[in-house]
Amino acid sequence: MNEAALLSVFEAAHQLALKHQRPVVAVSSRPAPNLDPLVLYETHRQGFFWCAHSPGLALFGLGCAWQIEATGPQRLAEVNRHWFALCADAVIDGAHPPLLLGGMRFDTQQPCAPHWAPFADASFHLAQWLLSEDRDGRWLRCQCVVEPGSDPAALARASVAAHQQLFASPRSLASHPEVIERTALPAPQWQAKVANALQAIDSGELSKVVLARHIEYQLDAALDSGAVMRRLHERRNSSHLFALHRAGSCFMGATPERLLSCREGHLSTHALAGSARRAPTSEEDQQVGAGLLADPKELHEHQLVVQTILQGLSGIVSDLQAATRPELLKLATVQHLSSPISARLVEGCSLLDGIQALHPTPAVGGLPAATAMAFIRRHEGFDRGWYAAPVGWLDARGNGDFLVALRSALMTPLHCHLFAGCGIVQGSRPADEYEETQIKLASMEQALHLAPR
Ligand SMILES: C=C(O[C@@H]1C=C(C(=O)O)C=C[C@H]1O)C(=O)O
Repeated sequence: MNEAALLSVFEAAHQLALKHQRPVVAVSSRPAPNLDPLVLYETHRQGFFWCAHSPGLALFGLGCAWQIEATGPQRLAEVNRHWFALCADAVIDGAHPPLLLGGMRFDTQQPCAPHWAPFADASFHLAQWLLSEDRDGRWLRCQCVVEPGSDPAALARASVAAHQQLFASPRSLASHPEVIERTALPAPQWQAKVANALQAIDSGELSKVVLARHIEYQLDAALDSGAVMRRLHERRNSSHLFALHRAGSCFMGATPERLLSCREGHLSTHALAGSARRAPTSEEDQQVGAGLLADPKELHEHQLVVQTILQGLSGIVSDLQAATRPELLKLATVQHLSSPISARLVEGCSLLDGIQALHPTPAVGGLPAATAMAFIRRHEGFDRGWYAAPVGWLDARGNGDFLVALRSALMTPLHCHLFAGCGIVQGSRPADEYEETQIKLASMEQALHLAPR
């Protein structure tokens, strides 16, 4: 990247910042055919990594040029306001607009556990350097926020210095960590929680609630998040990958679930609920899949999610369409029922309005939503943090993509936390639900290479 070219973009942004007396985003993009987002993430093990399909996009973001954090249940509206105010006069050199990356807590009313402390209610970063790879190739963006009091020349110098960092060689990590201790609620106690949920369902208080498990590993050394991501990438099947770093901790996952994506006002999502194992032979696997497609309990659980997504979006979209019957989404260890849904955003509404309307869907919360959230808070017994919450990106044109952060792990320097849950409806059997969480945990456990001593 050429310092003089960056300087002219930053100076143009500075003029606007002075004129309007507010911060202005500047972005400059160049082709970068020789850079690979996954290789850069493996090298740096920092920032933000993303690899989603349909539409296919990989991202790697390093450095933070601007941070937007917000708290409380209206956090998304606040992020939306802040982001579009910042982008109102954006100076864009090249074809790529500024792009914001981040995520949020599942439930702002649940007290925050110490290991989740670096992960705010909502936290988004404008990466200083952002590499993207899609069907238009690989592009490197330099993103910066210029304030009325900024010195554009100093900003250009700092950006070029940070650019050198992108090409730094990998830091070596200690050999493979060993597990000192594994802590998890024993199966009978977790199954008692499911029985409790079934009672609440029988009494008519709830029609569905998603209960999750939390497994904590204490380690003798830090995990190499780059190597874990490489392994997730090798076996990703139909999953989307993400990793976000905050203050020495990393939240990463390989999730099958997209919450909502927006391209030029066109929204796409899917209802994902109803699960079965993968079988070892293709014949048996087809039978398991056919059984899932015909199972009344699984179809009921699935239909509740379809209906709730349609209702949630109805106030902010037109042309709302859902598949008439679910299809199978096959992952490495588990298969799900999935129903694609599409719509058009109405004028004046944004992707984050859609996220606000949908989260938490009954695929991760329950029904009625508020009662299910209260049930989870009271009975689940741990802080979900960012697990099962939206993570994703949003650009200055209103395009973006958010996933539901499932099949995920939080890695702190000497601990690793894993999460997996399943929907409880009438007819659910506690032992089967426990088994379902085991197969959902398996892909992350395999990628982490965590074996007890
Ligand atoms: C809650 C999780 O998964 C969700 C629950 C599912 C179910 O109950 O069948 C299926 C997919 C996800 O919507 C998880 O993976 O932790």
